Amino acid sequence: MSLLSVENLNQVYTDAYTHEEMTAVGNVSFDIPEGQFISLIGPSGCGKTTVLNIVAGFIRASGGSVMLAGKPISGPGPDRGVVFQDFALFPWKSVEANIAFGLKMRGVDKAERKRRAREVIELVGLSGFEAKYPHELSGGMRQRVGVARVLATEPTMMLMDEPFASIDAQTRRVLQQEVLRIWEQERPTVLFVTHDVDEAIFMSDRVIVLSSRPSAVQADIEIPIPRPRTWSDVYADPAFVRIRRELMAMLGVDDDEKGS
Ligand SMILES: Nc1ncnc2c1ncn2[C@@H]1O[C@H](COP(=O)(O)OP(=O)(O)OP(=O)(O)O)[C@@H](O)[C@H]1O
Repeated sequence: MSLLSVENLNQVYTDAYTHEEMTAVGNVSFDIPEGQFISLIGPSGCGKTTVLNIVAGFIRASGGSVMLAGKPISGPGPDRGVVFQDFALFPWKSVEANIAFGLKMRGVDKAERKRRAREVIELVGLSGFEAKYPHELSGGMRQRVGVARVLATEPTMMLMDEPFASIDAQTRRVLQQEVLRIWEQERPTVLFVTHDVDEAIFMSDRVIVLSSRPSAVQADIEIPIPRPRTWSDVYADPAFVRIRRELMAMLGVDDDEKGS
């Protein structure tokens, strides 16, 4: 059964100054079964972040329906955790306090907060950094905190909006592998927005391609690469090469441009 069901989603924005209407999301439908990792890719401005923000409950859609576990989404909720590109950590809180914050908001007692925070800190490889503040960490480490903070609350769905975009290329490859390792252990259902075709294939069970604005689903591609995955396995897999070529052609990019 689908955990997330997006049907005929439509989003029209009105320009605050000119009052002109612009259809960002035309008509988008897709389903995500429980435990799947799905990436959303497409040309710049096609509405990927808008779709994710509607699923997060940050934006109310102009039309269509979004159901999570059979219930319509009407706002943000503890069943969804969002990992943002810019980490969105509290600068005045330590690593451990940032991670425990969501649990505190949910009324989890102090001892349990500490236990769960320590558990996910270990999972994301930040043991020893519990007392550090965000400014004392590298970008890659800050995003580990961003991921840990969401994992700590055990959401039904994890929503990730280009979580590695502001991290240097080498660290990004390490983090992608790490997040995949964690995902394989915990198996949350994931909706992942990215510009990076290689990343989408590497991480996902399915890649959904949106067309340019007003967007619709142009393709929904299964990734038949066995798990657990490492970059070296995936690069050597003929399915990776074939799907990459297919996606690049769909997005109208040359093979050596690697997305946008
Ligand atoms: N709050 C808003 N008000 C008006 N227009 C908006 C708003 N948010 C997004 N848009 C416009 O809607 C379109 C889709 O934006 P969105 O950020 O969802 O696309 P995207 O595919 O995630 O883009 P990118 O790949 O560049 O990150 C863009 O043209 C954007 O300028």
